Amino acid sequence: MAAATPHSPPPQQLSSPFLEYIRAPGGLDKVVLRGRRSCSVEIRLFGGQVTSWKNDHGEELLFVSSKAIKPPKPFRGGIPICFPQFGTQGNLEQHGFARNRFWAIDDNPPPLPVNPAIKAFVDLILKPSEDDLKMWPHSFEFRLRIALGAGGDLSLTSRIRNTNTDGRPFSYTFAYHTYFSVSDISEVRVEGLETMDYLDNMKGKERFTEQGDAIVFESEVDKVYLAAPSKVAIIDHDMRRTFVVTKEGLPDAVVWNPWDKKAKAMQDFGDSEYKHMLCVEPAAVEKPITLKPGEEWKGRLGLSAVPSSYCSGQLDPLKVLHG
Ligand SMILES: O=P(O)(O)OC[C@H]1O[C@@H](O)[C@H](O)[C@@H](O)[C@@H]1O
Repeated sequence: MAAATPHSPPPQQLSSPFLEYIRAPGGLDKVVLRGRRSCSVEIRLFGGQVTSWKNDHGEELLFVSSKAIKPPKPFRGGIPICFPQFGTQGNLEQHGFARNRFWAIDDNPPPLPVNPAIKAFVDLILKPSEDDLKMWPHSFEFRLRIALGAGGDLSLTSRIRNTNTDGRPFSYTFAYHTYFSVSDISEVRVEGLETMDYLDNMKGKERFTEQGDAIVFESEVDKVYLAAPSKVAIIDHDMRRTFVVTKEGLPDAVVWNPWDKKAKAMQDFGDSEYKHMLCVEPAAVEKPITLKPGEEWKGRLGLSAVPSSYCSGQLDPLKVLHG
């Protein structure tokens, strides 16, 4: 489907030293949030997708494939929004249509209780088109706030409201499909999911229980961890960096790395890029979320990147996870 190009908002809507609207050809308009020093976040209106998150030193923290392609195909990397369907669980395209649509700047969002110290944020909104309603016959308003905290942490807050006028509820599955940039996948461990039950997408979604210590990576992984803790740590040994992922309203967490064979089979992914990325995706997969008309759901993703020299014992992942 040809993606309609967005109409750029009048500049006064974006009058802030912390926020810049950049027009680009081919519907690639984006918003840049600027924080302290070299911290920044870039969001494409196409897909409402975060495509860059940089730290104090201007280092890119999210993975974006060198072969990522342009609209109307989804962009391989950053934080794609999977809605109203995760994966192939339904009759829509994989991961639903929200990541393949142009979102608009929401210049009058309903108030969202946030930390008043956060100045760098933008509100986006997605509503279904006539074509979308033919595929998924439900009216909704999907409001997404992306915010860059004073310390460089990134948060995404989704508010999805059922605006059906026919009295019908709707159910959906959802994920923040987050691609983390890592130095070397074989030097990465994930803390917080050990002993959790998961559905293994590589074994017919059969249910298993994770072993008792940190998860490490030696081959393709595609697992949906169920009722996962609200905090998960991704420890990048070589980079001496730990990503702390927090989630609210999202019971599950998907962990995915395509490894070599699947990497070669993906057109928009470099053959060896699997070594430098890991997806940990706060999600609602096992139990779809159901909203009655007028009801609103809120789902939040919090990301921070903390220095960690795990080998020296300076970082205790349990302290990171449990405060
Ligand atoms: O290529 P897509 O549609 O972005 O999906 C990539 C991966 O997304 C993951 O979340 C799924 O668990 C995988 O099964 C899937 O392959």
